[in-house]
Parts: sequence; structure tokens; C-alpha cells
Amino acid sequence: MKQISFTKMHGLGNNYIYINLFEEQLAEEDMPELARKVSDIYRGIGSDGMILICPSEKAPVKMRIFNKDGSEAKSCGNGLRCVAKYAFEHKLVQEPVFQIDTISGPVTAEVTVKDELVEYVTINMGQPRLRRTDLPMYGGAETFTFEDKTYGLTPVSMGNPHVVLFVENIEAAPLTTLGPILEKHEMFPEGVNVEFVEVINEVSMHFRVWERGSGVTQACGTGACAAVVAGVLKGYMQRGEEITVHLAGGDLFITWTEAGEVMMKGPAEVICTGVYQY
Ligand SMILES: N[C@@H](CCC[C@H](N)C(=O)O)C(=O)O
Repeated sequence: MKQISFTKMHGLGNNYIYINLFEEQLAEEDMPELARKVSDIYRGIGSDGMILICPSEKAPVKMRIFNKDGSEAKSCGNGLRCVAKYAFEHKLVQEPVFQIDTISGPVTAEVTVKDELVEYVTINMGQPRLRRTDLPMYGGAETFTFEDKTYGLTPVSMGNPHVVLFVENIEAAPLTTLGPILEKHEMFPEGVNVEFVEVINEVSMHFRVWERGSGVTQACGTGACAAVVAGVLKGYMQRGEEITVHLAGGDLFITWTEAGEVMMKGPAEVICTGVYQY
């Protein structure tokens, strides 16, 4: 029997099992299966996936993210905020502004601290990548027809792949039916995260997500960034404005700056710590 210490954390309900690889040992080949096991709500701990907090040569800390199905993703917005909180509170970093390395490159985090605890984190998520080859997405489809309705497709990469669909009524969005179809559609050979967005006005939107490898989650940070970028591209919102994204689990504040970078601000919280036996 093996055992490993963990911290369960969430960002707006998007919850992961965090493992500190500065202290714990975990073989590369065991990672996908451990992610599946800990995520299982019946026989594991229950989560949207597993996040590893690792040493890096490029930054004080590196994040690796595994979805519920064991697949490894290249970025995770809610995960980055939680890793920033963990790194600051566990003194892996000493300053409130620091870099976090990811598979898709380093990002900058800034923590807002109250009584020595991190309340909010702002992440500079870098520039969105807007070529279809960045996702990748094959073919030139601009729309997708499902159950007699045609939806526009706006592909955006935030280091990981997203497709954004604007809808008139978020409550009626076909999240659990069209979501999984697009996630695994052949036009997205590596899969895709699917976001439904209802624009409220120039500075706010409703948002729901079907995540690649995890299904419906309460929130997706990279997805919220992609949704704001798509909103600007479609002319619903403006560059440089802070947009409030209302997710199922709460609000994120996203700005696509004039300089081209996407800033994401939101909370990060600890749920519990423990030892998992497997
Ligand atoms: N929940 C995340 C994104 C996690 C990875 C995603 N499912 C993928 O496969 O790309 C977020 O907050 O960004």
C-alpha cells in the first residue's frame, strides 16, 4: 500500500487534489491513474482532477494538471490561483509577485494577502492564441448545427483549447448534450473545452462550461478568459475593460488588456488536507 499527502483546494468550486512534489514522491507513470483514482467521488476523494506542485528550473514553482479522466492538460486558470495561494502560504515563494511555470510556459501571479492568508490572486495568463492551428482545430467550420439550432464557434487557445458558443439564454444552453459532442468532435483532434456564454451587457456575461476530460465543472478559469476574448472578438465587449464573468461557482474578473495579455482575478480556497492511500 502506498500513501501520499494532499491538499484539496478550489477556485469557485472547481476543485482539485493538490500534491506537493517538493515533499512527496510520485512516479511519472503513476500520475494519470492516481488522478483518476483521487477524483472518483465513490472510491477516491472526489474532485475535478489532480494538480501537482512541482520544482522547476524556470520559476520557483511549476503546475501540472491532470483531468478527472487522467489526461494531462497544458493549463488551468483556477488551478494557477490555488497553486499561487499554496506556494505563498507554504513559503515556496517569499514575494507577492512570482512566476508559475506550466507546460504551456510561465505565467505571473500576484497574491492579495490578509492576515497572512491569500484572499485573491491575479494571474497574467499571457496572450490568447487565435489561430486554429493553436488549438488545434481542423477544417473551416464557423458554425455547428445541433437539434435544429445553429451555434457560432469561436476557437481560442489560452495554452489549452477552448471553443466558445454564444447563446441567448444560459439556462437553456445544451451543456450536457452538445458539450460532450464538441469535446470529442473530429475537428478538435486533441479535444476541446466547450463554453456557453450569454452576454448580459458590455461588462458582464453568464458562463457555463463542459470541460475536456472532466465534464461539467463549477468554473473554468482558462475558459472564462477565452470567453472574454471571444466576446471582444465578436464586438460584445471592449479590450481594456474589466469583465465580470458569472460562473456556476461564482464570479471571475477578466481583462484582455490593450497590451494583449489576459488578466484573471479571483479567489482560491483550501477545503481540507489529508493522506490518500492507494
Ligand atoms: N478547470 C481548468 C481547466 C482544466 C483543464 C481543461 N479541462 C483541459 O483539458 O484543457 C481551468 O480553470 O482553467
